[in-house]
Amino acid sequence: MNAFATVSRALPQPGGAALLLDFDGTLVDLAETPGGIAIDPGLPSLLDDLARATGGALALVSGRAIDDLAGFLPGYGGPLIGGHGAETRLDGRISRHPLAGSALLARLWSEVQALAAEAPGLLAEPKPTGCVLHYRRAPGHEAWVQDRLAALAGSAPGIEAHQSKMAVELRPDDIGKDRAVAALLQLPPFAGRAAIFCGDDATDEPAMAFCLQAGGTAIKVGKGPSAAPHRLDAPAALRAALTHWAGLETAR
Ligand SMILES: O=P(O)(O)OC[C@H]1O[C@H](O[C@H]2O[C@H](CO)[C@@H](O)[C@H](O)[C@H]2O)[C@H](O)[C@@H](O)[C@@H]1O
Repeated sequence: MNAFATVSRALPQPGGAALLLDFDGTLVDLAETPGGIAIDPGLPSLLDDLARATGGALALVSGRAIDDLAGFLPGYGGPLIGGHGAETRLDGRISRHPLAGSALLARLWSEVQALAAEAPGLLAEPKPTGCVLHYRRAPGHEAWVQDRLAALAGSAPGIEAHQSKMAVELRPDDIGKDRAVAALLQLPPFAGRAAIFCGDDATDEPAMAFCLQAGGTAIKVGKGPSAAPHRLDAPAALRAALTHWAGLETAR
């Protein structure tokens, strides 16, 4: 049996599950730049179908800003968690961490832009609740980026430097996907369901651990250590597994 079919059979049934999906590296392949990703043409309808199959207990849980994410999925109106938990969109209404729009984050954004100008290939990305310095196109600058952003975080009360794939982010120090997922799972239609978290990055691991501890499960996409009991090698395999899981193959 294919790996995607084996994984899908091991999951709780859609009618009793809450499906929590990371975005970059999980639903879409990674790209050289944040704006360079390609959305699989079947992804929007897959999300609609999964929302139906789970009775609406589907959420995207991303590090991206909500407005950025919504720009890639304009037809998706369901729950979104963005900024690693610093933003939430529920019933179309967005709420943000209290530091959004602060002078502190504006100062950090100026400093990160100045750092990005110091070497070709570095890329600064703004968010309402933080900012990122990407070095995927300047991999030799990894330690330099880590040191500089650690120093900036040290100068900014309530801010931490957070490592993700070929990037370091400055974000509020009291957020995380685990906390955001825990809050979401208190709400209808998520409450009382077995949570399934699908992710690819170290930043997803706390949310996976939370779901496991709460009686749910997790799927790791790609290589690297993970607490997840299930693993698939790429976003295409996860999309296939979810299609199989929700019994959508004949309908699509
Ligand atoms: O939590 P996620 O939905 O997985 O978002 C994590 C970060 O994704 C983006 O950066 C990553 O993907 C880029 C596009 O593939 C890639 O170029 C970059 O190297 C990766 O770090 C996004 O730009 C970040 O804001 C998200 O936090």
